[in-house]
Amino acid sequence: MLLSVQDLTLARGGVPVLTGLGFTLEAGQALILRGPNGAGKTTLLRCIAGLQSPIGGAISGAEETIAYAGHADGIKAMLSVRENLQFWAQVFGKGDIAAALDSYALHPLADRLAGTLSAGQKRRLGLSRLLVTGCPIWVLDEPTVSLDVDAVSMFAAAVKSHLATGGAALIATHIDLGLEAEVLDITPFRAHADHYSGTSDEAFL
Ligand SMILES: Nc1ncnc2c1ncn2[C@@H]1O[C@H](COP(=O)(O)OP(=O)(O)OP(=O)(O)O)[C@@H](O)[C@H]1O
Repeated sequence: MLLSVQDLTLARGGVPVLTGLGFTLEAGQALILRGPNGAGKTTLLRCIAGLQSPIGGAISGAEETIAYAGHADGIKAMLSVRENLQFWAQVFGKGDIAAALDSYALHPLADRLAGTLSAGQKRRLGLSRLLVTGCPIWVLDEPTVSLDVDAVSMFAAAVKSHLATGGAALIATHIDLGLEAEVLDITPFRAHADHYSGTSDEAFL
């Protein structure tokens, strides 16, 4: 088992969002998170990525094993596409960025400043980052936003290849990615918010 989540209770901005949530993630497994807008998918993924703490329950296996791609692309505008990947490869101690460029058809854009890319191209670069981390668990929040049909296929292929080599993925998405994946609907775990503090307790909104 790569990741285990037990009896988790989460809040956002002081408001309870989810309670009693548990699941496991095995090597080779993709788990798709579903739930309506505001259900708490992003809150859960942020928690697993270590950006905020749960108010109850336990997460184990997440420490150094997670690569997180949230709503922001996480790219550096003043570096080229190649330099962005080289930067992340160095951070994670990996050398080879060719496979990442290949997977998202980024070779023709390799020398472009990332800040000059289109939204979908930026998203492709942001997702290609996952491939140079070497992290076994990918935690992805709406990864296909801005992607065209071909790019969604590139993403699905990258996930399949990651799973085939013993990785795992936890993905919040509203679309069908064509993956053989289990679905976890978090709706039954919604907490009843009976108070609102009116303030946010987060360092990073
Ligand atoms: N920074 C914040 N401060 C206070 N409340 C927040 C904050 N961000 C989100 N919330 C609230 O927390 C709840 C869960 O939001 P979250 O973003 O986790 O939902 P989601 O399932 O990812 O939604 P979506 O499908 O719209 O992306 C919502 O009620 C939302 O309004």
